[in-house]
Amino acid sequence: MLTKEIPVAKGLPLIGNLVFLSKNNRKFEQFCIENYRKLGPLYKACVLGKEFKIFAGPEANMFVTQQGIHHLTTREAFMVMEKEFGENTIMVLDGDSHRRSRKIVDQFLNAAAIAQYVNPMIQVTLNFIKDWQIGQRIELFHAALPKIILNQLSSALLSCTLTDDFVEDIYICISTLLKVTSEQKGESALRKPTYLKVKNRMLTFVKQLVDERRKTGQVTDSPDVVDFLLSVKDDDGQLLTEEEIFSYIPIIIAAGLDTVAHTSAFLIYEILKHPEIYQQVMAEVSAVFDNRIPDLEDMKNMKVLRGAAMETLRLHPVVFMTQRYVQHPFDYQDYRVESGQIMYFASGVSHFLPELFPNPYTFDVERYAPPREEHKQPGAFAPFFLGPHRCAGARLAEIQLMLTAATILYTVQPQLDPPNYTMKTALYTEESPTLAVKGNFYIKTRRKIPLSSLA
Ligand code: HEM
Repeated sequence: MLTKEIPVAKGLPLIGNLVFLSKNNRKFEQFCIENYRKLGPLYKACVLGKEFKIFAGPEANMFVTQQGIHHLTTREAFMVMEKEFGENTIMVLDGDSHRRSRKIVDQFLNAAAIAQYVNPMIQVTLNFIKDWQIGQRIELFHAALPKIILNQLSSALLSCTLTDDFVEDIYICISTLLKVTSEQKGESALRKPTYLKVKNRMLTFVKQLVDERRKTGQVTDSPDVVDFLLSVKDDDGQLLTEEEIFSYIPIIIAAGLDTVAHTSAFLIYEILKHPEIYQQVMAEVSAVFDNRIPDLEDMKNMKVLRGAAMETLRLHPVVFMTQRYVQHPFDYQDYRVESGQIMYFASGVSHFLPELFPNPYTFDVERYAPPREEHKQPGAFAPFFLGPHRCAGARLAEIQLMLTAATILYTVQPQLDPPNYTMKTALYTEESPTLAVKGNFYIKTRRKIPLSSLA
């Protein structure tokens, strides 16, 4: 018989576990990890009288993978996205319509497609680096990387260049949507002139891009995502509707921008902070770059860099928690979880458990290679979440992280500036949708490989 009450995390009178919503620090992650230890995978937090149910650790990750599809939905959890960007947005689809949408997305995010993106993405990165001078201080986190990643995505997937002010537009748009979704902001944020202006600019850009392409037809040697969306037919032989085409383009840019840009900054920081790993990565990267621009196979063979990227995704999960709607009730251990409520899945908790990742706060790039393969333990590694909505761009993201770090490290051999810099990170800052650096993150360039030698 399921009689047990779901335990409640200890908190202060009235404010309860206000840390749950606290900004500008990572106490929130610590809160989730500590309560997982004390109370088990399923517990409640309480903030100003409002209750939040949290499901954490490998148990929660396994539940999402194995049973989520029978009990959980995203539509009600991300209702705001649906209201703002339409009912075809992949994140709010469930069941058959979601499977259909994933089939479409997977065609431009599969391994063959990614192989085509590697060279243009490296070229975009080199194009940014070409203006950097030897000895120059470069702010990577806020200034350089978001622009580089935005243009990697727009250039390789959409064959267009976006102006730098799009970075700010997209950050405002996603931050507002995520904060309204997680109730950190009220729905009135969606009626603020700044938000409405950036949303309209994004939608206008998408419409112009698609209209223009209808007129010109394919503009590159091989079809890009826009060409694909204009020509793909579903199982019934139907072309996509205008609304469906429009729904895919913003999500590619929005889902891939801050996530990849921020994780790339964490990756470069971790490599520069660990001299022995830096030496190994440089040896691996130089072995290819000294001769040619790497392709997908070359990137996959960079084992130390790959280990560093995985370790960065584990230690700095930009999406530590997400939410789902309980559509059908379920039993977990001695507890019953009723339908009709939102649940928070703290998928990143497992990354910090020593029983899964020994010395969890140590940056250890060898965890992922045989025989250890710690990430393969059930429910252990979830930077891209799990289940049917697991990040559709995960494969691309891993390659983007590697190629961005490899190109910057090889070309300008940077050092941290100041050399003893220690990065501090914060969740839920005003301007950032995901885990962000507090203050600035500078590197200083130490050399410059002539771009002609990389042609
Ligand atoms: C380090 C980089 C990235 C991280 C950590 C990341 C993380 C995530 C996570 C956690 C989700 C699931 C959210 C949820 O269901 O609540 C997600 C979904 C998604 N991501 Fe990523 N992402 C990254 C990069 C990318 C890139 C580069 C793209 C595409 C260009 C992308 C496209 C998507 C899409 C389309 C979804 C929705 C999938 C669905 O609902 O079926 N992501 N991502």
